[in-house]
Amino acid sequence: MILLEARSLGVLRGGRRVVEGVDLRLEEGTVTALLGPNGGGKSSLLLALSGALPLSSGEVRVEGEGTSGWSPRSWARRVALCPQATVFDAPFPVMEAVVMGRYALREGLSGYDGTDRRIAREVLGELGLEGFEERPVTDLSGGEAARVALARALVREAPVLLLDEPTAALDPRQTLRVAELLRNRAGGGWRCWRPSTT
Ligand SMILES: Nc1ncnc2c1ncn2[C@@H]1O[C@H](COP(=O)(O)OP(=O)(O)OP(=O)(O)O)[C@@H](O)[C@H]1O
Repeated sequence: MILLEARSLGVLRGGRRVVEGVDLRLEEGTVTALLGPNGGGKSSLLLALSGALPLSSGEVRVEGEGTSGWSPRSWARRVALCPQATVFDAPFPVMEAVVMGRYALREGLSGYDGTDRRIAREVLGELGLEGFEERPVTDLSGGEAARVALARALVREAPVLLLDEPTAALDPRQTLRVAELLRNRAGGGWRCWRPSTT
């Protein structure tokens, strides 16, 4: 099944066309790597594929459905993005920062419940962050903060997970841990995709 499809996608930033004519299909059960040079438009493409940047042309379909007019909540329920080099600037405890990843799944004004916190604890454990729950996110190392940002995307349990350089700040052991975790979650193989426009 095709989870996410982009057709003739274009994105403008600062009035400049930084993504142009991109066609892309992400299949269920696969991890796809996106390669390209610095400034080639990879982050811009991921932002557009998660609804965070407007398209200047083309369309994005998720699970076969057109996304035009989707609310932020609709996007968040279907596509979870872990942005590049997330910097935390408010001293929330790690548990709160991670559980916030499930905000879009809440109904009405309900708060986070035991299930949200159990899922957050499980993901923190998978990322080797047991015992970090009460630590302020502003007091973490770069690699620890990167894993907290990844945890926040993972707890969303969205069908599509978009990760922008999720292991750039990680040591080799943690990099392997994350690679293994992603492969297990997808339950399938790796693909490498290089857009023809970069
Ligand atoms: N907020 C912005 N306003 C204007 N231009 C931007 C903005 N962010 C990025 N750009 C420009 O858009 C182009 C693509 O940037 P983008 O961050 O998508 O590239 P990238 O492939 O992710 O790069 P890197 O590998 O260095 O992370 C670059 O030329 C960049 O200077």
